Amino acid sequence: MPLETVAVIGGGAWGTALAQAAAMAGRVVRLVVRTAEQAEAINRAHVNATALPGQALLAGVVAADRLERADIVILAVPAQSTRTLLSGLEPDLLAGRPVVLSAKGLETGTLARQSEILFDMAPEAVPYVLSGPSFAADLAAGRPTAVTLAGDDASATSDLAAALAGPSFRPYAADDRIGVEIAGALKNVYALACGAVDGASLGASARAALIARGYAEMARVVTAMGGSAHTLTGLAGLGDLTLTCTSVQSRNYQFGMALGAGRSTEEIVASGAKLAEGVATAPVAAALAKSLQIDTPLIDAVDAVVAGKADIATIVAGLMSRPLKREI
Ligand SMILES: NC(=O)C1=CN([C@@H]2O[C@H](COP(=O)(O)OP(=O)(O)OC[C@H]3O[C@@H](n4cnc5c(N)ncnc54)[C@H](O)[C@@H]3O)[C@@H](O)[C@H]2O)C=CC1
Ligand SMILES: O=C(CO)COP(=O)(O)O
Repeated sequence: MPLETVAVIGGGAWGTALAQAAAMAGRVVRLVVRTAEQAEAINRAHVNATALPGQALLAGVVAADRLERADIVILAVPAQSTRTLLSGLEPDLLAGRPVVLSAKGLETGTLARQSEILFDMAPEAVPYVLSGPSFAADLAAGRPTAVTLAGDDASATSDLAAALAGPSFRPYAADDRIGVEIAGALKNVYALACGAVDGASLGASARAALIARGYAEMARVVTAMGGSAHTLTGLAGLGDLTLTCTSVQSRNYQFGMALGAGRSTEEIVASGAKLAEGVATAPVAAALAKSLQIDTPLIDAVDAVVAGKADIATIVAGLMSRPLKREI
C-alpha cells in the first residue's frame, strides 16, 4: 500500500506542525483547514499566522478546505471535536486507510478514547495513535522530536513510522494503542496539577512528588483499561509527562498555574486561554476511574479544582493526610 500522500485535518498548531513534519519527511501534504479563506491565507504567506505565527512552512505544505483522497490521514483537532469532524467526512476517504489520531483527550459523556470514536464513526479505517513529548513549535521548526506511533499491525506500523520520519522527527513504532492513548490524555491532567502546584508556590519537591505519584496512578488506569504499564516507560508516558509537567510552554501547565493562583476555570477561559485538553479530560478520567473502581486521588483532585468544588489548600491538606501506605 502506498504511503506517499498525507492529509492532515485540523489547521491549529498541532495540525500545522504535523503537516510540516510530513513535508520534511518527503511526503506530499495537504493541510485541511476549515475555510477557503484560511487555506488561501496559508498558501499565500506559507505561514499559518493564527496557529503558528512566524513559522515559515515548507512549499510542500499546501492548505485546502476539504479532504481529498490521501494514503495517510492524520486527525489533529481537539479531542472533543473529533466525533463532529468525523461525522462530516466521506467514509470512503477513510476506509482501509491509516488514520492517525493525534488528539490527547477523552470524550465528554461517552468516556471514549480517540480510537473508540474513530471505530464508532469510521469502522473501516485503520487506527494509529501518535503521542509523545512534542510541542508544535518545536516540531514545526525542525527541532529534534521523538514520539510513539502505536498501531495494531507491527509491520504496517513500522512502515507508517518510516513514512513520517524525517531528519528531526523520529516516531517509534509500538503496539499498545490503549496505553498510548490513556497516557496522552492523562498527562494533561497531571500537567494542570503541576501548574497549580507552581501557581500556588508549593515548591519543586511537591511538583516532583506529583509527577511520580501521577505516573503510578496513570499505570493503574492503563492496566485497568487493558493497556501495558510498560508503555509508560516510553515517550508517550514518561516522556510527555516530563515535558508537560515541567514546561511553562505547555498550555495545560499554564492553565494549571492560573488555577493555582486562585483563578476559576470560568475566569481563565473567559480571559482567552488557549486549548488545555486536561480541563475537559479531568472529569472524564475521574468518571472512568470510578467505573473501573481504581483509586485516583490526583485525577479526582484536579477534577475538583477545575470544577471549582475545592480550593488548592483544602486539596493539598486532603492529599497529605491520606492514610500512609506502601509505595508500590
Ligand atoms: N499544540 C501542541 O503542541 C500539541 C497538541 N497536541 C494535541 O493536538 C490537538 C489539537 O491541538 P492544537 O492544534 O494545538 O489546538 P489549536 O487550538 O491550536 O487548534 C485546534 C484546531 O482545530 C480546529 N477544529 C476544531 N474543531 C474542528 C472541527 N470540527 N473540524 C475541523 N477543524 C476543527 C480549530 O479550528 C483549530 O484550528 C489537541 O488534542 C492537543 O492535545 C498534541 C501534541 C502537541
Ligand atoms: O501535548 C503536548 C506536548 O507533548 C502539548 O501540551 P499542551 O497542550 O499542554 O501545550
